[in-house]
Amino acid sequence: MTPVAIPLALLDQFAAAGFARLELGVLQPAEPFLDVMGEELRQRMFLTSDADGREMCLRPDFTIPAALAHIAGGDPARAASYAYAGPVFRHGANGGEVAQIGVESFGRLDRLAAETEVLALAVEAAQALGLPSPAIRLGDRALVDAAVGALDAPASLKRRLKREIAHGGSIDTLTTPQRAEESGHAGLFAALEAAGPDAARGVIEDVLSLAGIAAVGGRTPAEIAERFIERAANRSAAIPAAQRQTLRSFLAIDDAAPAALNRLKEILGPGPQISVFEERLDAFSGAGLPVDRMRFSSRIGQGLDYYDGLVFELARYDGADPVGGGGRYDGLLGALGAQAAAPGVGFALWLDRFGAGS
Ligand SMILES: N[C@@H](Cc1c[nH]c[nH+]1)C(=O)O
Repeated sequence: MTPVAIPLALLDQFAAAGFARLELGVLQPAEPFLDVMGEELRQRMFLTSDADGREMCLRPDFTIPAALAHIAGGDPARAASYAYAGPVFRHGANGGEVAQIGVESFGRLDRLAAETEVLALAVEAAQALGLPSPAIRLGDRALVDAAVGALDAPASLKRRLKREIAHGGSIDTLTTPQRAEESGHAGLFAALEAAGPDAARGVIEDVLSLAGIAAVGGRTPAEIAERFIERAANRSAAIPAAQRQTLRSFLAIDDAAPAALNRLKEILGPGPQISVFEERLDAFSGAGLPVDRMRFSSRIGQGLDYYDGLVFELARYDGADPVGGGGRYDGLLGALGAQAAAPGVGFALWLDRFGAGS
């Protein structure tokens, strides 16, 4: 593949907006990515090991190394903004190597203002790269959490539902009590359920170890055991039909942002997350962003587990593949081991998706 030139003028523009350039290594310890990116990207990582046997990877993303550099640089709760550009590596994407340019902003407690500035900067960057009026699609992981959180269901099922939604999967198999694929293994699941989580975990880990299995599809034996136990618990969980319908209606929202706000109010009723969403649209339009032309979709997720609030995508036109995206990740620094939590929001554009004819 032909390397894409880094648009240095754009990095200067980011620097002028307060986002200092960060140089990050291509080769990174794999563990933080395995921990917080989510399964979909985990399976697309280029993994290797160093001389001491430590698992390493070619960075599949800049957000995590930027967060680690921020943590290493001092009090994680301090406000700091960074910009970066260069290749990231994911199996299946353009031969495995794709150039990104992006920014991350950590520690800003004026959340709406930070989100607005980051989205505005993403739009300006797309314009500088040749898209005068990119289509903008919004989502909100906090709304998904609220919709799933309201269900009468075990916590493990809620976790799986959130994961499935974030990765664009179907919720039908999960919300239907007896999964077809599992009816053939009813005895095994009943035994695991009866044994209780600790004994079940021990048995599964022992079986895998006896079979000499250290990891399958990027999952460790402990994670595999966790999945089995969740499945056993979820087998008998029945979400009331009315709640299932509410979740379906919520997930079906894909509309112009102002109309979507009305649908959200109808379906989920008033709540803090809806207010945040409403205030966000006001802040966007106050900054001159074209809210009437933005779409909201409950299901936009980009396959990254660390997002926990606003998510957005930019595209050449409505319905086209995204040329970039970003979102809020208030839990990321904590998940990476920072002593203090701090909010964060950022975006990255895929440079190979801009340019003549693309
Ligand atoms: N790292 C994300 C983009 C992003 C940057 N900041 C927040 N999100 C990606 O590769 O898709």
